Amino acid sequence: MPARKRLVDNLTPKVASRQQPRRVEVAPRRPSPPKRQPTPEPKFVRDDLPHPGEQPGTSDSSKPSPSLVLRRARLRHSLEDELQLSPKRLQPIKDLPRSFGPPLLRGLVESVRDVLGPSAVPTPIQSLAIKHLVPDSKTSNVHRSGLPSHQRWHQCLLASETGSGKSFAYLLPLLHNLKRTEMPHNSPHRQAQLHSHLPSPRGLIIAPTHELSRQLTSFAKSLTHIEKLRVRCASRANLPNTSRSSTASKMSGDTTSAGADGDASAEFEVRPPRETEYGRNADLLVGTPMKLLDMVRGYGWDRQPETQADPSEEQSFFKREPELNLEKIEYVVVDEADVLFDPDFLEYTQMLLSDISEARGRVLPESPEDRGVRPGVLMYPFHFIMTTATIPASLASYLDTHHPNLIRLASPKLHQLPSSLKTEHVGPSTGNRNSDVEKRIRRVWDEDAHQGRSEKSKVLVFCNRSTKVEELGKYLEEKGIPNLALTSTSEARSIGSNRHLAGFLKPQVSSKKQKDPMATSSDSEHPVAKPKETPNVLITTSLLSRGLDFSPSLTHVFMLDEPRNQIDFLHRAGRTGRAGEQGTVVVFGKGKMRGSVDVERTLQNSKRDFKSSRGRY
Ligand SMILES: Nc1ncnc2c1ncn2[C@@H]1O[C@H](COP(=O)(O)OP(=O)(O)OP(=O)(O)O)[C@@H](O)[C@H]1O
Repeated sequence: MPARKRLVDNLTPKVASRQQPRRVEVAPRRPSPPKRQPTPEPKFVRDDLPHPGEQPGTSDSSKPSPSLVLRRARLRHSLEDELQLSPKRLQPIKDLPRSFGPPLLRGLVESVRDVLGPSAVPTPIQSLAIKHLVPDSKTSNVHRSGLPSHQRWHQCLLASETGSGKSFAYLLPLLHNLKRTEMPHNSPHRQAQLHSHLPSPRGLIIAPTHELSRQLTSFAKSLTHIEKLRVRCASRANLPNTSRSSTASKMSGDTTSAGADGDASAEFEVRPPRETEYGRNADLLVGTPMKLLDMVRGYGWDRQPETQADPSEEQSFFKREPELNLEKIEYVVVDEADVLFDPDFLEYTQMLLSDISEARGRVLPESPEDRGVRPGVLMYPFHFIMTTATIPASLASYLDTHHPNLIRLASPKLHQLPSSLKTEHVGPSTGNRNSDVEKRIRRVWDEDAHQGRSEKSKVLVFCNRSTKVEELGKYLEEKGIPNLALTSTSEARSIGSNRHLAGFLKPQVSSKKQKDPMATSSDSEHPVAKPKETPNVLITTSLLSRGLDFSPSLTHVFMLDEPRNQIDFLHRAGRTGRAGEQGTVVVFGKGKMRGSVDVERTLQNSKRDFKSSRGRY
């Protein structure tokens, strides 16, 4: 029996997983969170949606201009709000960059062209981010250092539809700013940082899943071959290949098989493969909030004692020393902000942000500097960027309360399906949905053959429950359709890399990849399995619906169960039709989403919005 209970879902804070036979309470530096209760199936997609008839953006999308907007608008109503522009607050955007170039650093420009192709141009959200987050060369941190917090540190929301390039939209300014303000290599400060006992990154990216953390790490690495920065993922992919000693394994509470339970702790340490001059340090670290909290506070910080007997022994057994220093953090990105500020994650996301603030000398929320500021308003002592493809009511209200002066960079296509997506609704036919799915998959492949494609298209099937994932996986297997059925507890997820998704995720290719002295065995470097070795059907839950960049060969997303709501629908659908590629979304079922959102109407509205906004960029 594994030493630790399995995570209900990797998207669930590990509250549910930390149950061991013998535990010790280790006082966190900050007040303890409420006693953790087992968390039910995560519902980071919420039912707080606009009225089905109120499709976002229809009024504004008919206006010819401006095509892009920078707003400091109040958030009023769930999905609808971001597109309801107040004329007073609307600021037309002029002089947006139309190509990747200065003021971005030359090396970054070269890298982005290398990854995206020489003729790539910024997507709208990238243009906005470059214009507003990349300072011109005259502005420097030196000038800003004397400013009060609210002027010195930016808070920004990047919001645009799925597959529109938000990752590069924040990575380019982030890497540019990190590189531009890097200390000279031979300076004493830099040397001290390189050889410091604890990693002390200057940038942190927080993402809801390990899979997304790893993919973002690989995105960032692909941009740092010329402008060199050390990018690391708080993931076991960074561990040396040698297996951990049994003592270390016991200390962490996980064994080799415990790693298979999907528990975040199995990927805890950030260690380089060798002790180079770069040591254990990183300029930019990527991870989930729970993993990062473990590193900051020391693994085991949140354990509750079961017995009072011999606490010192327990402590040495379960509690580790902190492995991360937050003092140098200047940039924090919260990717998939609507998930990470959803009630399921909020406590841990906030806790991490508070820890960073405290490490930087500012205890939140009642810093002396905050006197006179509206209660609840949070002013962090670092640049704070949030990204999202959907703004549910919970996030809207959170931003209104805590970040009223946030700069919002948003696309008017927010909350719409990508324009390259076709949609289809398959009502019940045989009474057996598994059989309906099988038939539809075969149709996809028949069409491939008809069009002379040598390789079969890949199909991603979303189910609402893990049991359904397993059931459908078995059914298709019996019908001769090999597939990867992946739930939060699947053993395939334990390997500490994204290899289990090889062939499905888009590989990050860089033609000019140089020999990188900081290279690790990250998933980006794992060879992608050949198509014949890889199943063409992936079956999963909402676990993989967020942020992941799937291969263009994944042309179809099936929703076996009707999505819980429009947000769920948009994120699941958005795994195909990315970056202008063609994609098809097929929704199976009776036609009502949970919360009585009508599937047909959602599909129709999504199309209508697409048509009315076509050509606006
Ligand atoms: N300027 C560009 N031109 C062409 N392709 C691009 C450009 N920028 C990004 N891409 C590609 O678009 C794809 C989607 O990018 P990314 O994953 O950042 O989207 P996203 O907006 O974060 O999506 P999601 O909301 O689903 O997380 C990636 O494969 C990326 O390489």
